[in-house]
Amino acid sequence: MKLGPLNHVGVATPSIDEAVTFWRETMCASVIHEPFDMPEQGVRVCFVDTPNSQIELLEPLGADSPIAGFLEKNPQGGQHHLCFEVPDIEAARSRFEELGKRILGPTRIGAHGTPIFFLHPKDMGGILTEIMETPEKPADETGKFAWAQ
Ligand SMILES: CC[C@@H](C(=O)O)C(=O)SCCNC(=O)CCNC(=O)[C@H](O)C(C)(C)COP(=O)(O)OP(=O)(O)OC[C@H]1O[C@@H](n2cnc3c(N)ncnc32)[C@H](O)[C@@H]1OP(=O)(O)O
Ligand SMILES: [Co+2]
Repeated sequence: MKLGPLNHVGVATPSIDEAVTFWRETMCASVIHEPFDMPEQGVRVCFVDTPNSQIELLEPLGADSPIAGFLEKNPQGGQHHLCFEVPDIEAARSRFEELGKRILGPTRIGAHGTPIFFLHPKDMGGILTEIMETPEKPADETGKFAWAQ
């Protein structure tokens, strides 16, 4: 397995609209699309662009949301996960399995349209870790990602 770039930092929030306002007005960040729902992941999502990465704002969608427990413990929200790219998701999954790391659920399609899986924070130095396959074309010539079009 070869570790690729940090793709995004997941940040849980009780209000994605208030979080977008904070990142735009306080942090002077670029938010180029409207929040959107990913019901299959139980979250509402909005990406904040930074020069070398992204912040992935996450609001719970439904009572079974995987971030509901985190927000119960951290009502104001906060840093939720780190996401790293890899060139080959199956090779990465096999490696973490061989190492005995707990993989949380199946490999599924993430917000960037490529396969992702999650590793349990208790096996990863306290960090909920998302592994995603590198998109073939991360952005088109306009700089917009597939989910923003
Ligand atoms: C937008 C789509 C996608 C993308 O393309 O990027 C996403 O990012 S979706 C993001 C949301 N989805 C997920 O997080 C899926 C994986 N997560 C899970 O399966 C669960 O959230 C979890 C990690 C198993 C936690 O489940 P939960 O029921 O909330 O808590 P537990 O009680 O089981 O937690 C056990 C233990 O772990 C600590 N914990 C929980 N969450 C985190 C965290 N984000 N970072 C660090 N540590 C965390 C929790 O505090 C417990 O510790 P103890 O209290 O010491 O027991
Ligand atoms: Co993520």
